[in-house]
Amino acid sequence: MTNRIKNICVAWLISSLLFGSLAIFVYVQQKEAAKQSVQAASELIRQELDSQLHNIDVFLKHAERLDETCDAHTISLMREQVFINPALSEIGIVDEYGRLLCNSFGRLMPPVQTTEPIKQPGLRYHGPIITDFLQVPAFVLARTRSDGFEVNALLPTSWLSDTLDITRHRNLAFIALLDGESGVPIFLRGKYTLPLGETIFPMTDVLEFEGHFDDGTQKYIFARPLAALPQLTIMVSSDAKRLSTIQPVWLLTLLLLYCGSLVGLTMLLNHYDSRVLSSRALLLGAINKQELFNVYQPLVDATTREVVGVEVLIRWQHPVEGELSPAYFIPEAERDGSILDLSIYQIERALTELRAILQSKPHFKVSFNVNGYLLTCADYLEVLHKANQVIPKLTIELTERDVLSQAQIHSVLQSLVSSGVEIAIDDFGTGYSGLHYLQSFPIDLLKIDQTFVASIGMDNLQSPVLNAMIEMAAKLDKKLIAEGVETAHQAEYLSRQGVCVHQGWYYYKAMPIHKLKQVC
Ligand SMILES: Nc1nc2c(ncn2[C@@H]2O[C@@H]3COP(=O)(O)O[C@H]4[C@@H](O)[C@H](n5cnc6c(=O)[nH]c(N)nc65)O[C@@H]4COP(=O)(O)O[C@H]3[C@H]2O)c(=O)[nH]1
Repeated sequence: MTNRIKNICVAWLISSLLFGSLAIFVYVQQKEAAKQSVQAASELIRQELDSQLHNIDVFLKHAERLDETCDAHTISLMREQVFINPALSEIGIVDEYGRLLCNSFGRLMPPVQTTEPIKQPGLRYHGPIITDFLQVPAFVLARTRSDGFEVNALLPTSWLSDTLDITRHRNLAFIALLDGESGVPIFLRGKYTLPLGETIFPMTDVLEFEGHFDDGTQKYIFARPLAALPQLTIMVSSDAKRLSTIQPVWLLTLLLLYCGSLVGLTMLLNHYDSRVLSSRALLLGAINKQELFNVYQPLVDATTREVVGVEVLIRWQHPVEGELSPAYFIPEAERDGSILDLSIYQIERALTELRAILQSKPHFKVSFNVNGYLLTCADYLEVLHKANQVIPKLTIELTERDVLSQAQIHSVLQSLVSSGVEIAIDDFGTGYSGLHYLQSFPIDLLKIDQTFVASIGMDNLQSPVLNAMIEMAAKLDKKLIAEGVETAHQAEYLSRQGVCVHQGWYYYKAMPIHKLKQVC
């Protein structure tokens, strides 16, 4: 698979995951919003009904003052109430035996027997019924007075048509005013269906349900009893399909964003690849053209001034830029993996260049910079083992971060130590971790970072740390090398403290092999 196809696949995967999650989020949000709009519609209807029923109830509550003999004043009071309340078509007084004595049209001679009113306190309803006088479907609101008489109000269901007008709520499948006990609708707009296999009656509280309904469709219902008359419940329903539809504008936006991210990510990955490939290709080209070369910085015995070893450092003689410091290309080489080729090339070149010195000085220490990744590469380890055959005092320098970077490093270091390689911690003291690794890893040597050496003779925070590091190395039986020794004062101080191997410009800068041969 070429890199471009791989990048398209990766971009597709990331975009799909990202926008898949976003689409799910939008879907859930929209569904929630749709449910809330159904609930809002239901609340609106409920409030309208509640306010009308409340007005009627206020009149019924004060009906103690209606005279049961139905005198002219009583009839007039009842008519006035019918007049001011559009929901009412009639008000009546029923005696304790269930006989309608009079209504807002006048006194009934003889009284009309009704069904026995229920003698329970509070507002109640019964119906639907067909009224004797108007011959229209209606329901009755009633209250029983303290004297056992009942005052009732007749509400033709026609007035509900306006309040429960489904055409005002286009997202609803039906609106129903129900008896909360039995579920029988008193008034209905739309097709009444109920959840399949669910017992929802008697209903005493708010009900919200989404699922399969008895008409074979998925629906969402929201129901809530009226505050003024909890026996009655307003139930509204919406098709689940309506709730689940993502608005086209959202679909379009998501689609555009998805395409944008797919194209953008692919371009980004291609760009990254071409950068990595080009930096890698450049460095590998430089190795082939032998533009990279080693320099050697002597390690000096401060007591005898003898060069006891070297740290091998790399340089790039760039055809255009001139000599490049490793700070410019090592981090890039570590990122793109060419550090492996570079490090193998460096060791092999050092073996050739140092052959003569090693023959004359068999205890000459040679130190290479290594990182955690290299120690996981079989090719690198093989070259290191080869070098170990030629260099009796071979040292590898790792930073504290490298030591702790990968789990298998511990065993690799162990096997290197058993084959005679010395392990050093470079830039010691600048790491981010605690010092526990010093006991658990096979480390022989600590290279004191140059910032601590630079603090010698200065009154700053690092000066006491240097002494503490020297003390600790002695206690843990670790060898020390001081890096970055630049002045005689630093060299003397370190020697007095027992640090006798120094590396730094006070003695020598890093130098090419022909110069090293002159000082060894
Ligand atoms: N100011 C000052 N600096 C001094 C003094 N004495 C030595 N140095 C510099 O300190 C650095 C020591 O190397 P390092 O800590 O391993 O730090 C090295 C090492 O981490 C990395 N590096 C260099 N060569 C290689 C290599 O071949 N392989 C790998 N993996 N890393 C390398 O690049 C870093 C920088 O290397 P260089 O630029 O060669 O810089 C070298 C050296 O030139 C001194 O007295 N004063």
